[in-house]
Order: sequence, then structure tokens, then C-alpha cells
Amino acid sequence: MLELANVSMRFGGLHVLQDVNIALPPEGSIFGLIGPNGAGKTTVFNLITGLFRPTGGSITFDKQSLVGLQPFEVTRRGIARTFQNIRVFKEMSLLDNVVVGMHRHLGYGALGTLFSSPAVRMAEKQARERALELLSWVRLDHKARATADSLSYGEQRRLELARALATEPKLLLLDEPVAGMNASEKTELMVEIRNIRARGYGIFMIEHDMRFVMGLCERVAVLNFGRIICDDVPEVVQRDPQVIEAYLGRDEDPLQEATA
Ligand SMILES: Nc1ncnc2c1ncn2[C@@H]1O[C@H](COP(=O)(O)OP(=O)(O)OP(=O)(O)O)[C@@H](O)[C@H]1O
Repeated sequence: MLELANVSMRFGGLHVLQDVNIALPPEGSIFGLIGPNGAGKTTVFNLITGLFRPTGGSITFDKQSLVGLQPFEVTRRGIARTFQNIRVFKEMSLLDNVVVGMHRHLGYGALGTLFSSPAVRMAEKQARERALELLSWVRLDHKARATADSLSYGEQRRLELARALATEPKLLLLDEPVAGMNASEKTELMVEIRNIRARGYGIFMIEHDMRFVMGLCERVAVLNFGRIICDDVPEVVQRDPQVIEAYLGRDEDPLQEATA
């Protein structure tokens, strides 16, 4: 699976990450990364997915280095990602949103598309069937022909999940999946993420909602000022003095909320 060893990242004189070590458990588990605002969490995802190159350390997936790869190459290796802000194509149907995500798998070139050969039509048919299946995993298959802008906020987030799955990843990176969701949308997403994990996918999420993280993850790492200060099962993380200290002085205390 995914392993970050002594990863560092500097932007000019700013040390955003220092000697970060993260080893995800084997496939089919859920790992969480938490930490106060600005701790460096999104930067970790940006390094994994090839948007930035680390200034130090190594990042490997299934024992092969990801450092220096372009984002599309990282996707090809089997890592898909969703973003903090929703990035669905609002004027396209749900089905098309998912099919677009899988085009690298269709395996025919521009000429094939132009002449629409039987092989191409078969591939398109299979892609639509797979897209419908992925939409059913997030319970949106009944809306497959609707346009994405007709969906509620929570549904659009679930559509993003289906679209990420369309690249046939082994590992899904979710950046704040429940941001902006109401309580019932969060509960629904929790069930769906558990179902996806049960299908054998690895899940690595950044999330501020402690109840969600602690309820869902098998293991949680905590970043503070660019360093991992704790990496353990949720019950231990919630009671760790350094973690409590890192969250002290905030307006709200997410750790308290998680245990309430
Ligand atoms: N491209 C960049 N250039 C310069 N500084 C950056 C860049 N990207 C991130 N940073 C800085 O790195 C630090 C960590 O940012 P990052 O977005 O990774 O934090 P985060 O933990 O994801 O925060 P949040 O929880 O608020 O999303 C911040 O100080 C940010 O300003």
C-alpha cells in the first residue's frame, strides 16, 4: 500500500512538512489524517498525487516510488482523489460525469471514436454499465440521467465518489468528504464509505469532523505544524495529551464533540 517515509516539504523558507512518516494499513481499511487548520494535511495529498514534489523523503505505493510522477500517472498507478470543493460537471448527466472519469480505461484511440466501430460501441456500452453500477454504490443510479446540478449538496459529494471510483483505483483519497453536509447526509456517507471499504478499496481521508473520523477510521494520524504527533487507533488518539494540546485554545473542541 501507500508509504511516506521522512517526507518534507518546503515552500521557500516555510517548512510545511517535516519528516512525515505514514504507512497505510493493507487494502480494505480506512485511515484518517487530522490536524488543526494549516497543519499541512492537504499538502500531504498534493504530494501523493503528484501536484507537488517533496523536498525530501520518499513516497511509495505498492513498493514503487510516486515521486516525480504526473497526477495522471499517479491515477494510473491506482490512486484516486476527491477535493475539498465539489468538482462535478454540473450541466452533464450523472452517468456522463462518471463515464468521463473512466476514459483512460476504454482503450481505443481518436480514430476509433471518429468511425465509431463496433468495438468502440461495445466499450462505450460497458463503460455505461460500469458507471451505472458505481452510481448504485452511492445510491444515485435512479438519477443517472439527471444533470448534476439537480442534485443536493450531499448527493453531489456522493457523485464525486462514484467519479473517483471510475478510474478503478485501489486507494481513494478523500479531502474533507463531509464538509458542508448536514447530519443525515453525513450518516449516509458513512454507510457508503464503509460499503466501499468492504469491497476491498483502501481509503485515506482528511477530515475535520471528529465524530466522522473517529467513527469510521481504523487508524488516525495527527499532523500539527507539519509533524505527525500521534498515529494510532481512534480511542488512543482521542486521549493523547499532545493531540489534546494541539486542539486546545480553539473556539470549538472537536475532540470533545467526538466523544459527546
Ligand atoms: N503552494 C503553496 N505555496 C506556499 N505555501 C503553501 C502552498 N500550499 C500550502 N502552503 C502552506 O502550507 C501550510 C499548510 O497548508 P495545507 O493546506 O496543507 O494545510 P491543511 O492542514 O490542509 O489546512 P486546512 O485544514 O485549513 O485545509 C499553510 O501554511 C499554507 O499556507
